[in-house]
Amino acid sequence: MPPESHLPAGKTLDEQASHCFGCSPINPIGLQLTFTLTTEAENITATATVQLTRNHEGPPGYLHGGIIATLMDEAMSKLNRPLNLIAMTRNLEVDYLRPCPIETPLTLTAHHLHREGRKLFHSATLTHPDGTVLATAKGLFLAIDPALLNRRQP
Ligand SMILES: CCCCCCCC(=O)SCCNC(=O)CCNC(=O)[C@H](O)C(C)(C)COP(=O)(O)OP(=O)(O)OC[C@H]1O[C@@H](n2cnc3c(N)ncnc32)[C@H](O)[C@@H]1OP(=O)(O)O
Repeated sequence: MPPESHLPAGKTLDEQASHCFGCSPINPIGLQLTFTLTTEAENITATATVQLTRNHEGPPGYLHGGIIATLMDEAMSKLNRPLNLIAMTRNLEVDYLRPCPIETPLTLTAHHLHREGRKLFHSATLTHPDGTVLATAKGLFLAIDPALLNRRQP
């Protein structure tokens, strides 16, 4: 993460992102995901346990595909901070391998793959407790100037 002095006046990054649908603890209709980060040099990983409800249902008993894409996007976005970058999703590709059950503790994991200048390439998986990989994703994130993020706020 850049030093807070690099951020727009008066607001930390966490304050700016305080209503993120994926991870804000105070957004009452958000997913309120909490991640554990591993930030060793060659192994930048974000992991969360995700147990969602009928509020997030698509097919009966299973998660909506858009919610699954959100989970993947959110997990991969968490890798940008340990890379000391503010970055936005430019491209997201999801492979829906098996239906993802609601009311089941699924494991959401994202890995940083490699970087080419501003381009950050990440991957993610959503896994059933029995070990079955339910969905995989690839993401391209582009590092941006933090001031750009601020300009987009109302
Ligand atoms: C607090 C932090 C925020 C947390 C966010 C959580 C994750 C999110 O959900 S973000 C929300 C969803 N994402 C967005 O709204 C982003 C909308 N998009 C944008 O604003 C812009 O496209 C932005 C800022 C990402 C990039 O814009 P810009 O800098 O003009 O990119 P651009 O110059 O077109 O492309 C940059 C490079 O990426 C390359 N590129 C673009 N798309 C692809 C692709 N699909 N595959 C490979 N390369 C690509 C381009 O070729 C270019 O390469 P090079 O620099 O070598 O020529």
